[in-house]
Amino acid sequence: MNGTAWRGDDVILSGSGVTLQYKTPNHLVTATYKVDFEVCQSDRYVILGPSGCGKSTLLKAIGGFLAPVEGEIRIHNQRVKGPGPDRMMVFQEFEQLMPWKTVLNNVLFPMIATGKFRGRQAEERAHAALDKVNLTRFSNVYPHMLSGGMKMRVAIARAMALEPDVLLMDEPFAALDALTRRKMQEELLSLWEQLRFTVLFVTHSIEEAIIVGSRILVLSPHPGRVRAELGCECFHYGNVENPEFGGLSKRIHNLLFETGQMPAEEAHS
Ligand SMILES: Nc1ncnc2c1ncn2[C@@H]1O[C@H](COP(=O)(O)OP(=O)(O)OP(=O)(O)O)[C@@H](O)[C@H]1O
Repeated sequence: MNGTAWRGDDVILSGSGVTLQYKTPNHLVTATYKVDFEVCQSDRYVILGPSGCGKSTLLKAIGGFLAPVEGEIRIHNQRVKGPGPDRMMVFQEFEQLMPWKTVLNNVLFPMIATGKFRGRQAEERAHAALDKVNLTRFSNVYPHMLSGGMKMRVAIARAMALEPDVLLMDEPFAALDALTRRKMQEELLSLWEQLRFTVLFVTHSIEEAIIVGSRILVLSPHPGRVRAELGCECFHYGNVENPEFGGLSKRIHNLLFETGQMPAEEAHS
């Protein structure tokens, strides 16, 4: 794969030759085609590509909700066969938070529902997770009383309390206005500075990918194939105006939209 070095033991999640398809009564839709990726501990790994290139489908497969028709996905070298608490999904606008439950009960819920932690141990973990995201004072309030950034922190605390190996975020900021989106990106990055979790982040915004990511997997238009994997650790809001930022952005733009040969796999019956 373009730009990807083999990184040995450090890799916690990987995909090799991952082809994903949907079968509908009349169509066979190839969403991704032979995609390779390697995610290491504490990566902020971004999957970037235009609408319809299969980003969400790839995340679903990593989550274990869809099996590849070709290739495989591995976590800690074990083949992914279904969903598990080692991969926690954080949804768009944090809609997994239940409005009728307090912040504390929202964080407790997946621990109890999965049976991974119970009783006093679950409560201690929930309090510790809320403390890590600086929300202890808000344990007993309801989600509607929180700002967007605070909701994100609850959603992350909720996922982190289960000690997942990877957080999966599918365009979490896509529906937000530009200013709020920027605040949320900064909040996510400052939380990452503190906790160093491993996150897989899907977006179709080049700027967001460069700012949020440490590495970017660039996918072609439908069906998604790997165009490149690029490092972008040194970029942040402080250097958006720098020529290097503009240069990387232009390079990614060219990679996304250059014409390449697409597979003839797409079958229509
Ligand atoms: N349930 C489904 N049944 C059939 N085809 C589907 C289904 N879900 C997605 N697809 C198709 O698979 C392809 C990839 O879709 P996917 O949602 O993964 O793309 P995406 O890159 O996440 O797009 P967006 O950025 O618009 O969310 C598209 O052609 C889409 O129409």
